[in-house]
Amino acid sequence: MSKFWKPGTERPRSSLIDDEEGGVLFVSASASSSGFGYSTLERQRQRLPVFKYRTAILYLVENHATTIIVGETGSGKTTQIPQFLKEAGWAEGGRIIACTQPRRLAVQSVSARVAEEMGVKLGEEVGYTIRFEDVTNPGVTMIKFLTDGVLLREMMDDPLLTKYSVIMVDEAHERSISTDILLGLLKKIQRRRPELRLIISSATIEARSMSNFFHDRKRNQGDAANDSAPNTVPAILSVEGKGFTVEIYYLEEPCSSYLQAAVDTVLSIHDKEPVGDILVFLTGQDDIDAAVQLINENAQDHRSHSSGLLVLPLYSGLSRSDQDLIFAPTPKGKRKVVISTNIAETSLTLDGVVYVVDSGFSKQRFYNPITDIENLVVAPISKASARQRAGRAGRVRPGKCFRLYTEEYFMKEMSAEAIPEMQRSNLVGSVIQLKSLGIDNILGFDWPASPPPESMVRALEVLYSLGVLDEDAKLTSPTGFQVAEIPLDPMISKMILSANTYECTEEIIIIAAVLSMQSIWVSARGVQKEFDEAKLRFAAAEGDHVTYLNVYKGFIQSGKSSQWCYKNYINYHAMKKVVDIREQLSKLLKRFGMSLKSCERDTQKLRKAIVAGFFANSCHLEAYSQNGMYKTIRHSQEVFIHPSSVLFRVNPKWVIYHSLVSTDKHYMRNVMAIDPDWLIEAAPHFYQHKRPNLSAPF
Ligand SMILES: Nc1ncnc2c1ncn2[C@@H]1O[C@H](COP(=O)(O)OP(=O)(O)OP(=O)(O)O)[C@@H](O)[C@H]1O
Repeated sequence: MSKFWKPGTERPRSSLIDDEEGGVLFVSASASSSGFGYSTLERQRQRLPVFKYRTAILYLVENHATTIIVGETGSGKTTQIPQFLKEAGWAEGGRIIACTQPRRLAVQSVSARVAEEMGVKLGEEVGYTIRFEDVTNPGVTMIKFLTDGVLLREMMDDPLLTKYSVIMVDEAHERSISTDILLGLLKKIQRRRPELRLIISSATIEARSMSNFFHDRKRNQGDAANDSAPNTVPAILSVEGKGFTVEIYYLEEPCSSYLQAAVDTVLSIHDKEPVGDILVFLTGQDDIDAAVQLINENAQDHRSHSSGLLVLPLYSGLSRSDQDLIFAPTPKGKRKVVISTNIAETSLTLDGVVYVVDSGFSKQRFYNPITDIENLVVAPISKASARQRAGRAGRVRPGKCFRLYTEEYFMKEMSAEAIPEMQRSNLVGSVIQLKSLGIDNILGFDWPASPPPESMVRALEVLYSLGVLDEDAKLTSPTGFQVAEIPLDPMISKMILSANTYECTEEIIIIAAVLSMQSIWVSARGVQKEFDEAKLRFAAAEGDHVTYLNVYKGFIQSGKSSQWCYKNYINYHAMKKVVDIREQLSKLLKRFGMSLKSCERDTQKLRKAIVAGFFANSCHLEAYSQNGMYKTIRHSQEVFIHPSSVLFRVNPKWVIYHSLVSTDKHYMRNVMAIDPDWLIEAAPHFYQHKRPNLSAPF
């Protein structure tokens, strides 16, 4: 096993947590999730560091338009502050206290915890909203957790967010695109609604720069005469105090494979350390599945060492029931090992977790506006992330964090904060969102960190080519407004609207629903042959999109059977979600005055509608290529069909794709064969100036 070193000691002690399980502060996993009495929870609340700051927080929120709260992970910011506000009357008169999170999983789990603490049913006084899932009760819900993306969407109907009295933007250090847009818009809203209060909270935020951003000097002068207006100079509150100690260990020497080091560390913890679950941070589904397999194999090889481990993967797109397993009490005599992407990095409390293993890496988005390719790349995390990861231990008892890198690396090389997502992403979705909120001068928008102008220009270009923006860069009517209203990627939205013209809305909304899932197939590690055979049963010569229609049809004909899914290597929960999203899209189309029409077996109509959304992602097979190399029409980038596509090795001459993933090469996912004439039919403006010589690549 890799050797760890704990700063300030000579060698890591083998056991730092002794038999304190009987102590008052320990909460057994089973006790906290069910049947816990209200008063016990109340006592737990009162022990959190944030509790001592209750009066100070309420005072600052009362008197300042913006309050920035910095407090250690686990100090109680997310779960307690909304409750303090409610108790102080901020939810009276039908007003709502909102708390945003960058991730859906955090929204769901934190709202469940707060409902439990308040002794109410989730969806009543305490509720949550994530995309395609609204668990609130209008008129009853007082505290609402939601993703920052959903709050942005709400602005389309209610630009000043009038139903909210306080908006808490939690985990603001993450600087997701939606958080940044939200911060910029909230600053604008404050000018129109002085009674609105903002709280910006995080364990690792640079409070000073956030305060500068919200300090509206012009407004302060204007309001000086008005005694009742809140102070527009943001208040900064630092919540001192931690939950439980988390001892940090570093590797003595750098490791060559973080995956192997993570597996070794888990096995060693299981061998040497007292009870307590383990949370491991890896980067993506691939290495997580590999780690699960390696640990389980090891458990079979050395029964005495690793039996008793319950190893569970955690990544976005996991079904609700698989998610529930993560939060469920650990069975007696078992040690749970949750192997996760960074979705478990913030706001989550997995109450059995004592040990955290941090690989030091995550998958991050990097966009190149010149090539227009957005890659998900495995890259080193920042110190802020490392602290968040360590903070997943020590929440209900003391913990340990094993960092799979050296202390020197942490101190000297790790960057303090991640680059804001805004500065390394494709901005098509963000631009349309701002446009739909009436922000015309996007380049002049007050961003917490300005995005690169090239990315902005590229986004404007794409939206113009989709017919979403006109020559004055305003949303077109109705297309632009309708595309903005559909809560999906603008290319998918345009495809849906075009289906009305091609009379295939019935089929297209199914395809749109599938494309908005990460994957509808289950992972086929170790059973590749069976998996490929299962896939062949649905495969359509036209490509993945039509294949999805076959899968959907089969699922419905099976009576939405989970058994049927299991037999066919299809993710049952993803399919249930597809049914749900399809239903919501059908309602949306009705609202636009469009009825559902089927093209029956005429897949040409269907494919033309898809091309109308994705014409910019067209590629041509290189004539000389022996290895299935394509070139994109827009930038002559070399790309290949992903092995998961039904067109892998089929290699039609012309294709369009839904997205690119890059590992050793750029791979196209969700690929469909097309006739190049359709490109010009769909987007003459786009292809005119480089009118393709349709018999040869250009
Ligand atoms: N589901 C849960 N089960 C048990 N205890 C919980 C749960 N959720 C929260 N807690 C307790 O409440 C504490 C505070 O959690 P909270 O999420 O409010 O902290 P936070 O300051 O927002 O942390 P972070 O910055 O990590 O999100 C946790 O440390 C833990 O002790």
